[in-house]
Amino acid sequence: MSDFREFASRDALYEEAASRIASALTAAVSEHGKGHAALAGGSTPKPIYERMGRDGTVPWDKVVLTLTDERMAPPGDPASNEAMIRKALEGGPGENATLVPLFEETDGLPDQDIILLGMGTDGHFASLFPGAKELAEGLADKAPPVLKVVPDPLPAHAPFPRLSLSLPAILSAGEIIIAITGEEKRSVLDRAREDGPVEELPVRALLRSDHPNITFFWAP
Ligand SMILES: O=C1O[C@H](COP(=O)(O)O)[C@@H](O)[C@H](O)[C@H]1O
Repeated sequence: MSDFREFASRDALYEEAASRIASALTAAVSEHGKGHAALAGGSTPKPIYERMGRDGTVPWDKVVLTLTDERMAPPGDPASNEAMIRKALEGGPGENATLVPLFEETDGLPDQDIILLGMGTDGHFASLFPGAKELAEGLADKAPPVLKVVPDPLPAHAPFPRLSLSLPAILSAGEIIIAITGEEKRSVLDRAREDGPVEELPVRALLRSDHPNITFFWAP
């Protein structure tokens, strides 16, 4: 059963999400020598990564980051989720983390200590899009950790096929946060709480999961 936290401002949400990721990574390094996090792309989480990357208490040289999903955009294209994360971490202690491109994780994804997800206004998370023919495979218990997904239709702002973590890969993380902002996405989330198929609003798979540590963060 997922938890829900409502923040008074986006800044408060960004601060708390950054601090939760930093704490999870720091604890993981002290427990087993390395910390792993998979991070969402898109526009919502950049301020989280900027705050997180400025935290000098995290042993960043022992942290391995990857992505929850990636747009298969040409090199240098601003739509690249990896490029966004690199830029957000630039210039702070967080740039000492190792950032592994998702296309290098297709053979074996290490267990993640924490995963930060976003959600689209169509209810997708990572790149598990409603309407994509690969959606059922990505949600299945026996899904590969990383799969190719072709959104159908391709979103106008980032019209590329994707690589995405599958639902079981996401649910194998120690902690999961879904960061959501704005009234439009709040109403999507409220609708997703109603009965209905996961294929219509894939985020229902997270809302209905029995993962012990999954929290939706929302701010207006
Ligand atoms: O395309 C994507 O969309 C979602 C949501 O992005 P946002 O711009 O609305 O915050 C994101 O979580 C995902 O990683 C990204 O590839």
